Amino acid sequence: MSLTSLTDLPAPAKLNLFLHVVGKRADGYHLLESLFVLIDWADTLHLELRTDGQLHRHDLGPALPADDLCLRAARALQAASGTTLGVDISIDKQVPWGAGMGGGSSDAATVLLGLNRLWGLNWPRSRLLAIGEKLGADVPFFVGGRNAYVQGIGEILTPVSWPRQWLAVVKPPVAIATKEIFSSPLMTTRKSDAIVMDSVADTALELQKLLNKQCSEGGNDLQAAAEALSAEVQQARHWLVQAFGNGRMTGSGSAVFADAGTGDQPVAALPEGNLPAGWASKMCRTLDHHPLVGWAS
Ligand SMILES: C[C@](O)(CO)[C@H](O)COP(=O)(O)OP(=O)(O)OC[C@H]1O[C@@H](n2ccc(N)nc2=O)[C@H](O)[C@@H]1O
Ligand SMILES: Nc1ncnc2c1ncn2[C@@H]1O[C@H](COP(=O)(O)OP(=O)(O)OP(=O)(O)O)[C@@H](O)[C@H]1O
Repeated sequence: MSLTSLTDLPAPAKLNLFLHVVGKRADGYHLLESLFVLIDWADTLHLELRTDGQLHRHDLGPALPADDLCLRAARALQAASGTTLGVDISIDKQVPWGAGMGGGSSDAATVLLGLNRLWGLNWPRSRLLAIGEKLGADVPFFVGGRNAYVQGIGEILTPVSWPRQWLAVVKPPVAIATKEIFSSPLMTTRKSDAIVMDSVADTALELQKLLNKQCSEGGNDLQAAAEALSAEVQQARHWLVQAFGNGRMTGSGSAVFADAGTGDQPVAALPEGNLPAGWASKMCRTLDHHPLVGWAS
């Protein structure tokens, strides 16, 4: 029997445990090296099949831009597959945007994975990745579904198994446009050296050690530019440093996070009552993998 709906599909956010800018492509996009981890702060999507070919979105929470990444993902898959089917997408937006948490990119990936099933396409993951790459730099990571060491502009993914970790996340009430940060003169002065792997025969364990080192020493090469633009980002990071002894920005901001340990409980609680009104925060945990990781081969 064919499917007519898929409900409660998760679209989890990501954090960049470190982020280095290591170069620039001819088209102006910046080359990165970063450790991306999935966290348990997620949007929820519901997909309802339409037989008239139309694509619609319904916002169950805060209103999204009219032509958002969910609709763009659905349109791209519809065009590439030639299907005559459509969909009603309902979205409960929980992940803050303009945060560097990849919320919109994750929504797009969940739409691709869900429609691949709802429309009976059964495409392999590689074909979905090719579509995801055109939608945004972070979409391939979410389609891949595994915590990963990420290179290029986001399309070169090396899956890593990352230990379960508590991460305290704070998002000040300022949305930062990725483009603005990448074009800041402060960013270009922060070019990092590339991580050097001895040979292609390097084991997963060696990669893990290198990544651990970058996480403990490294930072985010976009942070200075974001803090120059927004005093709130700096304020949020200082607040985390006071509470947890560390704090760092994710992506191009404005969210910041602190390592809160790997035990059964976080090393400290988020003193949320101390945050100004309008600030969002959550004690998150890394996911072992995306809940929909098995949805494409
Ligand atoms: C910085 C990260 O958050 C790390 O996860 C992402 O790479 C950002 O990804 P994103 O928000 O999906 O970005 P996109 O929507 O693809 O790009 C927005 C704009 O940011 C700039 N941009 C983005 C990514 C990148 N690696 N280099 C860039 O220079 C480009 O001017 C681009 O036009
Ligand atoms: N489904 C969506 N959810 C959130 N934002 C969206 C969506 N579709 C389009 N956008 C637009 O994209 C912008 C960035 O959203 P998104 O959450 O992907 O980026 P981000 O938080 O900056 O994360 P990153 O930079 O890591 O990709 C928003 O300001 C919004 O206007």
